[in-house]
Amino acid sequence: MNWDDTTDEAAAAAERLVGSVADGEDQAVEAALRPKDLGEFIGQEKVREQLDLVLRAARARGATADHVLLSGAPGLGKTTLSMIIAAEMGAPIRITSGPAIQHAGDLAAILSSLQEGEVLFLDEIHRMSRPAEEMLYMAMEDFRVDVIVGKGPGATAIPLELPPFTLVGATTRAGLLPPPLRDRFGFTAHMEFYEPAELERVVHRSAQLLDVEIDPAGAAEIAGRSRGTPRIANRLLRRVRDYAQVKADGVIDRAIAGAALAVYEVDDRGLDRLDRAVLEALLKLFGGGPVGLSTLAVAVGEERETVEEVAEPFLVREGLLARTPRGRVATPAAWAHLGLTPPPRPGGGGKGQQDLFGA
Ligand SMILES: Nc1ncnc2c1ncn2[C@@H]1O[C@H](COP(=O)(O)OP(=O)(O)OP(=O)(O)O)[C@@H](O)[C@H]1O
Ligand SMILES: [Mg+2]
Repeated sequence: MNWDDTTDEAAAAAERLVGSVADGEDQAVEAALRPKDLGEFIGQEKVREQLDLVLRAARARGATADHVLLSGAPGLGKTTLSMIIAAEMGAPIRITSGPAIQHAGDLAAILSSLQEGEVLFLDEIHRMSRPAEEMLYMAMEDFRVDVIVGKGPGATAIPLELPPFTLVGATTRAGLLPPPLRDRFGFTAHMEFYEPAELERVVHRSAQLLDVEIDPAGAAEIAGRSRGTPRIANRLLRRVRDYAQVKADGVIDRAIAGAALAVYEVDDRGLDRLDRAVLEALLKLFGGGPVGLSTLAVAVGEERETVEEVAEPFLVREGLLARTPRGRVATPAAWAHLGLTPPPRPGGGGKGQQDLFGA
């Protein structure tokens, strides 16, 4: 997978209403919607409980908190949690990201300017360069870096002591981190997708901050279409608010939320036009599969990568589509979701797609 932000898939992902990556508008409003302390942070019970213990214990000892690794899909609250860690420790926070640190020298400059107890938030930590990563190992473990001065045979390493600090690393792909780096974190938090009831609370909270009136059924309607992701819930809320202002009296209820999201082609399960196009092609043109990815992509008029990286992950997670060695296959839930009837089981117990699911 290519994580370069300029790829077509990234562009396709960024312009979707149900995309999980932050767009410009998200960035502009997210600061205002971020919970400020652990008590305000909704859901992620286990992570909150564990992190609360780690931070309380460090505070009681008057020590700097252990390094924390946050892993989870985009929009689940990693950046938010890093800021909460700093706030709970009463410490300043410095924010940077893996792609911004290409040379070990860039990292040395940041590390050597940290204050004691400061939180260094390193977003997309899996995208750091190799030399920087190696410098980070020593900094995390011994609070020391070796700064190399000069080049070639005359180069010398000058050791530099660092004040104790807390590194908070964030990654969407914990599996991509080299084990020596992963092992140097005292605590790893795996962020899960949110339950609809939790997203309802996110929607209510954001509505209050944005001064929007919404009733419980309206919040449930938005939460159910938000793909387990607070960022998407907040984005859908803003679009529904627009609709409520223009077409109604500004108050959001179930009917308004449903009508607004129908305009934006986000269905009751959070699938958008592209997701549905992929499912529809799979069901209507290929009888539910198996069909190869390339064929499926041509049928929906999209790039192979767009189908694979933008549409499929959510369809797979929702149990609507399966990737099998013989190709993409629709599940019984996919037929049900689009209100279609699966073709009859082939006579003689052939290898029809229903057999894959024991239907
Ligand atoms: N637990 C939560 N409770 C309330 N709001 C939340 C929670 N988690 C995230 N949010 C909201 O979702 C938005 C996105 O969260 P955040 O920027 O922290 O995600 P992220 O995991 O850092 O995403 P990325 O991987 O794209 O950097 C924030 O503006 C915040 O308001
Ligand atoms: Mg973030």
